Amino acid sequence: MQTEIEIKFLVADPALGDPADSMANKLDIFLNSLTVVDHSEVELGNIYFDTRDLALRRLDMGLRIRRSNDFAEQTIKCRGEGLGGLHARPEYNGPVRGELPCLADFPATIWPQGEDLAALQAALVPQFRTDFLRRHWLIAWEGAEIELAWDRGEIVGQEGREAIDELELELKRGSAAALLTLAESLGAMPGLRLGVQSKAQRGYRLAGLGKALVARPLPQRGDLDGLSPRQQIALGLEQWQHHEQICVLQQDMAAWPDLVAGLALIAQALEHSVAMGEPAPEWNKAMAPLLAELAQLDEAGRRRWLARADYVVLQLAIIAWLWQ
Ligand SMILES: O=P(O)(O)OP(=O)(O)OP(=O)(O)O
Repeated sequence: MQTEIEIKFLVADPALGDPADSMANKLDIFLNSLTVVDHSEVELGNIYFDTRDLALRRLDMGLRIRRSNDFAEQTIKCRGEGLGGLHARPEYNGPVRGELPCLADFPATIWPQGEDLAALQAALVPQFRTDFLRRHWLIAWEGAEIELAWDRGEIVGQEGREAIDELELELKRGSAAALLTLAESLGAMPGLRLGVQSKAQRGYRLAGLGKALVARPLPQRGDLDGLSPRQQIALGLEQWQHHEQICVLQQDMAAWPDLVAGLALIAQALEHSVAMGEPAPEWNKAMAPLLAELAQLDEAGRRRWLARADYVVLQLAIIAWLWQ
């Protein structure tokens, strides 16, 4: 078993940025400033499996077979923790013995007690696939080894296809703190947003099996009172990023007020925690000017704001603070 700890960025729609300043150029400059110990690229084809009634999805598990020219492996990713683009999930890999994954090859301890593995195995069907070119660089950073992968390709489900254009930073060795500082450095590069959904979550949606992204208002003030300031800040960040996805991926700016409500919750909860004697983090300084600025933006200004790098860095600073 290994625990995958990664931070995912989505490459923003090039129409929002300067086309002459392509991601390839920006990445070159970024990588030239770092110690790269290895680099390679590979075409990856991945088929994801589940039962027709989504038994694995309900267990929060993702099951796939990945093939390239010279290797094939089956992987199951289990329920983990997600914090606004930082994902930590236990995963198990093994050899492939046929067209279907073999569930009995994974450790018995990953399944809930009483799970009928034979029935689960018999009901497995392919649900969707992802095909992409992965270019990856192994970076030595602050005593850690971190893989930067740039994945470009597509997710194909029964209900359509979606482009993949993502950068992922995955911790190979060392501390999550190093991963977060490298992420802040990468996130300062214009044209990226934090990716809160895995490729599998996007795939389930495209297969017509996942939940649609819909606006969800914050709980009433009274219902928030049971949460600590830290929990409220985590909720505010989730709210901000969820509605950012709706604005950007679905081009639906009606989610904007809920996005701002997430930011306002972060600011209020932080004020409360500082009033209770907690030290104010560095990122606190950014909150008031940011909220004042957001209140004045017209529709075009809001769209431009969604493509800015400084708020990605702010999100990462909040994640690092929550992760401590
Ligand atoms: O290569 P991995 O295991 O990080 O998996 P992926 O195909 O990038 O998918 P995701 O990281 O979105 O689960």
